[in-house]
Amino acid sequence: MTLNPASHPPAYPSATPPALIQLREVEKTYGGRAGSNAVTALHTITLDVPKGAILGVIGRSGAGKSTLIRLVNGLEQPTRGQVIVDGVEMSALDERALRHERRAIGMIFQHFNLLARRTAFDNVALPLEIAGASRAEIKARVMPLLDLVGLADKARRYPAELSGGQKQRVGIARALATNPKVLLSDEATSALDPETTEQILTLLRRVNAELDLTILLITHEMSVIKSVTDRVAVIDGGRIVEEGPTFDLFTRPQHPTTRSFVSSITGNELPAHLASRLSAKPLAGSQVLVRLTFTGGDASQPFLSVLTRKLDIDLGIIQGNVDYIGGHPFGTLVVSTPADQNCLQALTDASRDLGLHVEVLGYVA
Ligand SMILES: Nc1ncnc2c1ncn2[C@@H]1O[C@H](COP(=O)(O)OP(=O)(O)OP(=O)(O)O)[C@@H](O)[C@H]1O
Repeated sequence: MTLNPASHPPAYPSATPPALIQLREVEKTYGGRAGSNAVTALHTITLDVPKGAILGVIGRSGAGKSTLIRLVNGLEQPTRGQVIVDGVEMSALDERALRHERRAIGMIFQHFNLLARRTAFDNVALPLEIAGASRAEIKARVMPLLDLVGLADKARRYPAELSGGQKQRVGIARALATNPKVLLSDEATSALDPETTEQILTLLRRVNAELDLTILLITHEMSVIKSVTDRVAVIDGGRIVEEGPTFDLFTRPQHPTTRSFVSSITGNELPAHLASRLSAKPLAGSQVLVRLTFTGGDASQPFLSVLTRKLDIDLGIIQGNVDYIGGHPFGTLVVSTPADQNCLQALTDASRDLGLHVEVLGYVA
C-alpha cells in the first residue's frame, strides 16, 4: 500500500517551485437555480500557501472560510478558477481521482468528528483501512501516531471517555495516518478552553516542523493566528483583503478589517469615551494623540525617556501594551502631547529616528 501516493505531473510548468496549495482566481457561487437566490461566497480568490508554512485564514461568520477550505479538499467545486494542491488541479478531478488525492490531505474539525463506537486506535486506523492497509501495517502506523500526539496510553479508550483536547489529538493522529502533505484545520480549537487550545496549537507547530507538513487553518480567533501561523490571509465578504507574514499584519495592518481583528487582541482600540471625543483637526488648547509602535529589537529601548529628554516635552501615557508574535516583541503606546505643529513634527522625527512607527490618531480638547 502506498500511504503517500506519487503526485500527478504539475498542471502547468513553472520556473519557480509552486506553493503547495494554490488558489487561482477562484469564485464560488451557491444556488441560483430552481428559484433560489444565488450566493457568491467567494469572489476571485488568489492565494498561495508556501510548502511547509502554517497559513491562517481569518474572517467573521459568513466571510467564506469554510467554503475556501472545502474547495481545497474537493468537497466543493469552484464556479470559476483553479484549486491546485501539490501540482494537482483538484477542481479538474473526477470522484475516484479525488478520493485518491484526498489521502495527501488530512483534515481536523471543530467538533473532532470521531466515530463514537470506535476506540481511539480504531478511529486513527480508519483512513488506513479505507486505503486498504493490512492489519500489520495499521498496527505499525497507529501506535507511533498515538504516541506522537501523547495518547499512547489511551489507545483503547472510546471518544466519550476522552476530554476535548484528547479527542482533538485523536483527530490529529487520524489526519496524519495517510502521511499527508497538507493538513487542513477547520476551527479546530474553537470548542476548546484557552489552555487546551495552546496545547493543540503547540502540537500543530510540532507536526508542522517534524513532518514538514503544510498547514492551512481557518479561524475567527486572532489569538490562534498569533500563536501558530507564519502567514495570514484576512477574508471579508468573500474577498481576501490582506495577506502576508503574520508579524507584518499585526504590526502594520493596512485594511480596516485587519485593524479591527488586530485591535481585538492587542487592545489597540482607544477607550470609547476617548474615541468619541477625537477630532481630526486641532482645537484651541487641544492635545494630540499619537500611537507609537515598536517592534523587534526596538522594544527593549527606554524610548519614552529618550524622547522626553531629547525633545524637552511632556508626554502623557494614554494606553500601552507589549505583546509577542512568533517570539518577537511588538508594542504600542498611545501618548498625548500639546497640539503644537512644531512639537508634533519634532516628536514624529525623533520617534522615527528611534525606529518607531508613528501614527497621529487625532486631537482631544
Ligand atoms: N451550501 C450552501 N448553499 C448556499 N449558500 C451557502 C452554502 N454554504 C455557504 N453558503 C453561504 O456562503 C457564505 C459563506 O459561508 P461560509 O460557511 O463559507 O462562511 P464562514 O466564514 O465559514 O462562516 P462561519 O464562520 O459562520 O462558518 C454565507 O453567506 C453562506 O450563507
